[in-house]
Amino acid sequence: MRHRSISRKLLFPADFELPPRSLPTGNSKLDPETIYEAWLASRQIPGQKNSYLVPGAPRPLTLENARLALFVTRTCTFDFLRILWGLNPLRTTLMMALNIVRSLFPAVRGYSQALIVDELQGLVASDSFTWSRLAYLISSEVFRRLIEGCLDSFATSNENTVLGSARFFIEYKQMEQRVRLDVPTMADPTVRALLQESDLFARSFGGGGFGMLSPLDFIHIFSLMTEIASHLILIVSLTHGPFYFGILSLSIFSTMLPLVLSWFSCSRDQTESPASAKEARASDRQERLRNLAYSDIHRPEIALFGLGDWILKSWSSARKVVLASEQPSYARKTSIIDQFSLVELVYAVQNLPLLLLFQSSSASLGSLTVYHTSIQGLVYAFRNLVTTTRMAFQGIFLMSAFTASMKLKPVLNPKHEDMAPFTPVHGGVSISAKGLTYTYPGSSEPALKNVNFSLEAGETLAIVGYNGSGKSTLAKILLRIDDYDKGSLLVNGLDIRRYHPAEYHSHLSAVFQGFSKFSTTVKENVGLGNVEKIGYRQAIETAIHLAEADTLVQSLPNGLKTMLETPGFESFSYPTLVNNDYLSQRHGLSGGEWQRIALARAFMRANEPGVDLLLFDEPTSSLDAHAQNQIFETLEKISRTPTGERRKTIIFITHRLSTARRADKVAMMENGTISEFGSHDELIRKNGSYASLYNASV
Ligand SMILES: Nc1ncnc2c1ncn2[C@@H]1O[C@H](COP(=O)(O)OP(=O)(O)OP(=O)(O)O)[C@@H](O)[C@H]1O
Repeated sequence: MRHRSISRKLLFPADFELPPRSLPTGNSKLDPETIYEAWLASRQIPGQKNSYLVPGAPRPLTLENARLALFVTRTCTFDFLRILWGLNPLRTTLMMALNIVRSLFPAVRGYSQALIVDELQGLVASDSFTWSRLAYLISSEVFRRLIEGCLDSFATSNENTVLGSARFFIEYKQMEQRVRLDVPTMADPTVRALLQESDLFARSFGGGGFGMLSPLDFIHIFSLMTEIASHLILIVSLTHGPFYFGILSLSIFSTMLPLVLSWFSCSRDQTESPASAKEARASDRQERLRNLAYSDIHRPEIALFGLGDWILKSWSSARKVVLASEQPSYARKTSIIDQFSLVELVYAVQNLPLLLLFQSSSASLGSLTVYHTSIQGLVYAFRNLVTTTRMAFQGIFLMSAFTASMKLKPVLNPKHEDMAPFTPVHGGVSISAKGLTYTYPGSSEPALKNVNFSLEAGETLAIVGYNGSGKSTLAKILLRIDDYDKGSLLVNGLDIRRYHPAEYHSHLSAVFQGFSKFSTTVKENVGLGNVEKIGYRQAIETAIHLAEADTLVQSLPNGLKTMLETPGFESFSYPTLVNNDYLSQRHGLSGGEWQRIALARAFMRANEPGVDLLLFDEPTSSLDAHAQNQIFETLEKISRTPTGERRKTIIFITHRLSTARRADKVAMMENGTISEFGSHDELIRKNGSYASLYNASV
């Protein structure tokens, strides 16, 4: 695919290193070595150690940040623009050329209008006026406007096409990276901030969302400079000699004055606005509260606990802090009278050179018109240039976030030289855990402490224990969804860290405690367990049958095609022009019914020959006793060959201890560790924690 091959060159360089999680100490703010370091340094709040701007906050215009912007520009901007150019070379070149041509329009417009004014002046001043000449000038002006209009609309549609392909490319890369990154990588707050800014960068392609600059507007900076040059040429051609030179200097001074004034007010504003930690906290809080108010998943509890007023009150106080910080400094510090007199002063100074020029006898009305329009055009173009450059300044840091995020490597991926292929062993997978310890990021207490156990290939293990004892955490580590901090974990005799997670995952199937409820059809909810077979009705029906969900699916209004209703964010939506009522009508399911769908999804893959480990976290917690027994019978059946030989290892977590006795081994978990390990009978004989839990449950 074209996008892929082009992007690999720049965005996934050979070393593909995971950036450091925090900035090394020292002068790295001024001497970043990587784009990631430059991005992180630009977020540092001046004068506040280890405090960072919230994602998306504008960077203050400081000397350090200007140097960082320069570093980013040098390191990746031109490569980045070259990649975008590579997506659509002809149209991008055309876009650049048209932008330059368009930048000449205002000067040509002024000149053409001046010719007409001169002709009209001739009409007023003398009798020898020729109507044909005026008609010629007016028709060429109409023609010029026509050409201008056509070029404008062509340039706009061409630019939209270029932006469209650039946007697709960026969004594609974002999506690609999002689906690659694993749970531990995403748990890092700095990584999340990086991805948030990278998202803003992608959105900026959609016409400057959040007031951000599209990176292709770097071209606009160039065309604005051309426009300024064309105005200057016209102005200079009208002003010769020392007298005119004085007028010209005054013109340039008066042009620059408002910009200098606004620049000062803006830089003062910028150094003040985003910096305070209080504002950063308020901004974060208002976003959280907004999400709380918008989210369907929290709606029942908001109603139940009457949280509406509290949310509104808390949001409005945080929002007020943010809005106050966003106010431009002149609005906070300068009175209306000050602003009014400033504007008046600027206009007065701008009119001065015009009056002086008018005094000179040689100036025609037309040249005065050109002069006046060019001066105004110059002011306008300068203003645009300043705004565009300031936006580009922010855009550069968002681009650095995008480029740095593309270099993120999933934490769980092994180094190339350490990677080992998954070698299947007869009967399932063997597992040996020694001293496994794990603490969740941000937690002070470890969730797993010194976990030891081993399991032969083809054995069945039941993990039981009290709430919060670490069962699901251990499951996530065994499934290589999460990593551990200390200890060792061997699967088929090899360190689990040496397997590529994607390859390892292809040899197992699982049901998670908090399984996903996708807002799509039953068919897809089940088929997603084995996407290669999502189009095979037979495979889906078999999985549904194994999960004891046939009756449920038959009872649904559109069978497999029934759209399921889910609260939450994991929704798929397939926009369609065809108004299929059954697609828009969604059907809710009970907790137990959803569990059957999740089991069917796991069975889509569990039955495959290459799948050696099945790990089910509380698979039957919401099922009735009959269905629960059926599910365990099915598990037993698919874990054996027709001749009764074991072929898959099964681990299940359960609070129903009657099911635990089905397993070959039982692991009793307490306070993050396995306190007892053995067969059901052994543990009952031991008369320890498992025995008392078992006796209490039967
Ligand atoms: N994402 C997380 N971040 C921080 N701490 C977590 C996270 N998930 C779980 N924990 C903590 O880790 C500990 C173990 O949780 P875990 O979910 O593994 O327990 P469990 O034995 O499966 O509990 P239950 O029987 O209620 O499902 C608990 O103290 C829990 O609060």
